[in-house]
Amino acid sequence: MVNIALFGTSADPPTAAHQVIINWLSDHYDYVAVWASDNPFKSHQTPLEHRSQMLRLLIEGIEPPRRNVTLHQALSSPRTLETLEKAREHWGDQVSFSLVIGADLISQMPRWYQIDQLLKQVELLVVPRPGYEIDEVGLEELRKLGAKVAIADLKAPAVSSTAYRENGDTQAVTPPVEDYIHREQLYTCQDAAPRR
Ligand SMILES: Nc1ncnc2c1ncn2[C@@H]1O[C@H](COP(=O)(O)OP(=O)(O)OP(=O)(O)O)[C@@H](O)[C@H]1O
Ligand SMILES: O=C(O)c1ccc[n+]([C@@H]2O[C@H](COP(=O)([O-])O)[C@@H](O)[C@H]2O)c1
Repeated sequence: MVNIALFGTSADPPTAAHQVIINWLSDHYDYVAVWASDNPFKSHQTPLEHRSQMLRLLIEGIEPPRRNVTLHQALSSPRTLETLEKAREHWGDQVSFSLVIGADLISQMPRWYQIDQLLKQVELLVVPRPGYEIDEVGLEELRKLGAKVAIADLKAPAVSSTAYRENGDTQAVTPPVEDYIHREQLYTCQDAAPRR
């Protein structure tokens, strides 16, 4: 059975942590599909097209290049169940899907669209996130909704898109993404991130 990791992100902007996660997934799965999406629980500062372009740059910046990682922007949907339907149309039924989330999303996930339908069709891979406990009560709730949970043996850096948007944390983004942000004059309405 081919194992496919599905990793969706708001990518507003995509961060060095997303890159570390993608690298790890590349080592542990046959294939890694990544996309930028809108999140129904958030407002986004940058149009989806820019977020998708930045995610492309993040993936292209991986050294050495990972042949099993692809930006599959066509999978994008605010509802991950719809993403999974598109993935099934693309890859068929003879593959297994692991849906990748950071530990911060454990408590939010029960509110996702038709979450029980989603969880019965994927394995859930939880990536530990600095500053967030692995919420065992939340995991139990997800298991009751049908989740099969695995925890990734991975330490992602303590960076976030919010830290870039709000504080211009340049450690949060990779140089090609930062260059794109400056070229396209993104994230300028609040305090612009200083150039490094
Ligand atoms: N540093 C990190 N460690 C572990 N998981 C992470 C980390 N950053 C993001 N993730 C996970 O990657 C996915 C996409 O994250 P997202 O694009 O929301 O980044 P974010 O930094 O949390 O964004 P924001 O600050 O805008 O909420 C989510 O499942 C999130 O939990
Ligand atoms: O399906 C849902 O209802 C749903 C609700 C919230 C978030 N998601 C997805 O979860 C992924 C991670 O979101 P984010 O904002 O934490 O990067 C992204 O692909 C979102 O589209 C999906």
